[in-house]
Amino acid sequence: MALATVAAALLAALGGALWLAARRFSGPGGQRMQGGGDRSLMHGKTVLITGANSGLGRATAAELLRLGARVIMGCRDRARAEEAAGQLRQELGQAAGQEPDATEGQLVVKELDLASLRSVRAFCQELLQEEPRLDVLINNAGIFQCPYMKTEDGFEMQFGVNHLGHFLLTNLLLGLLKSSAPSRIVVVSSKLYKYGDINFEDLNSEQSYNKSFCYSRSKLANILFTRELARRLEGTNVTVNVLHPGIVRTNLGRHIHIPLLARPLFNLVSWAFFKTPLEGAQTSIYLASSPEVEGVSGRYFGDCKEEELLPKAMDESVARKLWDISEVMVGILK
Ligand SMILES: NC(=O)c1ccc[n+]([C@@H]2O[C@H](COP(=O)([O-])OP(=O)(O)OC[C@H]3O[C@@H](n4cnc5c(N)ncnc54)[C@H](O)[C@@H]3O)[C@@H](O)[C@H]2O)c1
Repeated sequence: MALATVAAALLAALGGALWLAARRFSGPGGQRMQGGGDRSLMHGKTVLITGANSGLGRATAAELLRLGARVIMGCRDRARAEEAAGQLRQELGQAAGQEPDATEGQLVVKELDLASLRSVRAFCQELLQEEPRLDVLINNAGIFQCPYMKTEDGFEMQFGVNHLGHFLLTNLLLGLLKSSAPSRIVVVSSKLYKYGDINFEDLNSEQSYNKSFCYSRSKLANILFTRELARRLEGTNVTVNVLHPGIVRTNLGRHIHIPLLARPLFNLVSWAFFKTPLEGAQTSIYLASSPEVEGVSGRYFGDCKEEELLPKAMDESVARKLWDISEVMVGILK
């Protein structure tokens, strides 16, 4: 009897694993932007990607390089970024049948810590001195559900990195983006924005801290920022759109504790159901490069298609107020 139960359990587990494997290999995994892609689509274009050394940012960089773009990786950790850049050059060189050195100038690493306004300013100053043009800015870097921490300037970490750091970065690079127009800004948000609110009375979460709420709030801020910026950029030929990538197998969950015994199950589930970084990066790549979205601005996308937003993400008065307060917080109030 006991033997029969064990055998049944094993059979069920095996069946489950096979079903998951079948799903993984035939599953949707997110719409691919292109099969093969036009290798000259991004030729002559310079793209800046924040957090380009891992996960979605790295996959986005790899694909845009393949499409001919020159990519600047804005990364917090220079050593990790150089390591990722070395691998990307290797992959690019192999794909083009060249030595990695031949692709040296196509990929540039620059230090950028979005948790430090000083670092963002220094990064932009150097970039503005060195780069004659910027065709695409991809605000991709992010931090997810970390314990309560503050940035160098005293902001709650998730709001500080995901929203304020990118807010300052974008504002300081707007002149270059305008002079390079037609140009594009792509903002990576998350569907979890739905669970956030912009609580203006406690943006630094000093009264209470809930890591899930603060992540969602920062991702709602990304959307409100995009919509307000699109309004301000009307008539400039600079577009800005925001996206959610789906659930993707990356390092984003580094602050989430999964009990040791539950890890194999988590790994199996994520392997079966989560997108790969390349699948997850498709909407970023699409918004950065596709002729289909030329001139489209202020919209929200998932799986390379426009999606509807909840009313709270379209509230113009909240978006304006957030913009005004963000200007004061990062010190660019004119
Ligand atoms: N993975 C998912 O399921 C998922 C879902 C929805 C949204 N997103 C969003 O996608 C984006 C990319 O995340 P990912 O999943 O590739 O995770 P990831 O952790 O692999 O990549 C995040 C990148 O951001 C960088 N970063 C973090 N703090 C930084 C700082 N202070 N300064 C500069 N760079 C910093 C990291 O170094 C890393 O390169 C994030 O904005 C995230 O919120 C991811």
